[in-house]
Amino acid sequence: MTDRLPHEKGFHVSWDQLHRDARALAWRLQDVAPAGGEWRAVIAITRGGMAPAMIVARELDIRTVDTISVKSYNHQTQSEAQVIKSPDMDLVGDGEGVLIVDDLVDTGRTLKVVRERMPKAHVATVYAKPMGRDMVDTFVTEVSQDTWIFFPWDMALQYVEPYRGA
Ligand SMILES: O=P(O)(O)OC[C@H]1O[C@H](OP(=O)(O)OP(=O)(O)O)[C@H](O)[C@@H]1O
Ligand SMILES: O=c1[nH]c(=O)c2nc[nH]c2[nH]1
Ligand SMILES: [Mg+2]
Repeated sequence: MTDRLPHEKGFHVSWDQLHRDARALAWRLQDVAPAGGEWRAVIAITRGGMAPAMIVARELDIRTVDTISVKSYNHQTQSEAQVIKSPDMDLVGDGEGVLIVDDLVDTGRTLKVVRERMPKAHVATVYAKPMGRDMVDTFVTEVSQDTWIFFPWDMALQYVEPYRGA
């Protein structure tokens, strides 16, 4: 991690906030469920999509959960998106009736790779930045492009000096 981060702002998300936002995502997804009202499976984009996918699957009572592993960042530096592990494509098919879940969309490069493999799937993220927003069918909260989202699994509680000092 460099001393000066390339992003102007930080949006720090607690576990509690993530839980509430992922639940809000599930409630939105209920309104756009496929004909018949059931998603066939949830595909989590690892690793960041796993916690939101679990919460969504729990809320919508979806028991079939698989993963696709896409790596595109080393800390805050993006390289080319690579699929490291695919889901069971016999299960997924062209993605019809399948829900793909990730924690966020930023540039949209990760979702571009995923959508190419499952073109008919419904793509949902908890957070979205403007550059990648059109790659997502359903999301909860938008933040500006110059904001870095800090997730609870990347943070720890720590002491903070009082504002007026000692
Ligand atoms: O829209 P993009 O610009 O492609 O960025 C979004 C992706 O980047 C992060 O994943 P990352 O590749 O860092 O892996 P991780 O989920 O394992 O942390 C994040 O969880 C999204 O999956
Ligand atoms: O933790 C993260 N926060 C972000 O804002 C982001 N954008 C891409 N990848 C990201 N990972
Ligand atoms: Mg990710």
